[in-house]
Amino acid sequence: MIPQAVIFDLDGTLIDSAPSLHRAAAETMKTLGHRPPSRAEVESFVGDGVGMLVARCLAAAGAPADAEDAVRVFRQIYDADPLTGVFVMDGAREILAALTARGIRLGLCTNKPLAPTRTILTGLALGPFDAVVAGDSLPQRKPDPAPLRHAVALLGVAPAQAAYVGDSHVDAETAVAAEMRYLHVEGGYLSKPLPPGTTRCRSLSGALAELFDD
Ligand SMILES: O=C(O)COP(=O)(O)O
Ligand SMILES: [Mg+2]
Repeated sequence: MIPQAVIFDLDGTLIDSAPSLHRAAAETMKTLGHRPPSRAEVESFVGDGVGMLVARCLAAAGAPADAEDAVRVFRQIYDADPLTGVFVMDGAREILAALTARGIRLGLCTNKPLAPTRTILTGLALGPFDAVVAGDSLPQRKPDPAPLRHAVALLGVAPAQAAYVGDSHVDAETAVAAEMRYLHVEGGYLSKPLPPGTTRCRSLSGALAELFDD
């Protein structure tokens, strides 16, 4: 069944933001006098929101876990320039355009906070999205199903008529909990195994073919 709405994850799915997140995380840790993380470490720490990214950087450096203060420093650095070092993933513009041309509504459900999300969407001219739910839009964030359910509700469709496209186990678990179809695009920031039975796509164009293959 071709869905009436498709909701996308952001980091690792529509954009490669690892260079920008790595830059901000490394600068944060240096500011606080701790070992900066490697790029590979940062990629494996992305997906659960800024708080977890910073907490994982502190833990990896063996630093005392005053995540609250470190998150403040990170947000100051990151929010000042979330765009440098961000690249649109291959096929991202094409899948968004193809879905829009078919009259399919577009949503975004990310654990990244709303302010940098908006800067990135505007700066890269990605979208327009009919609904954007970010990491600080609700008290819950992924893998809690609430943000994805909220996105579907904003789009005015039933979960059974929508699909979620993501790059991590967090996205897969969120979709399972929200009882929504999930397409996993390989090549993002996956750091844990996926739930059994997950539909995997090699690329965003593979995801598009899967969506239209009814
Ligand atoms: O901010 C994060 O941890 C990841 O964001 P995402 O949900 O767009 O992958
Ligand atoms: Mg992601």
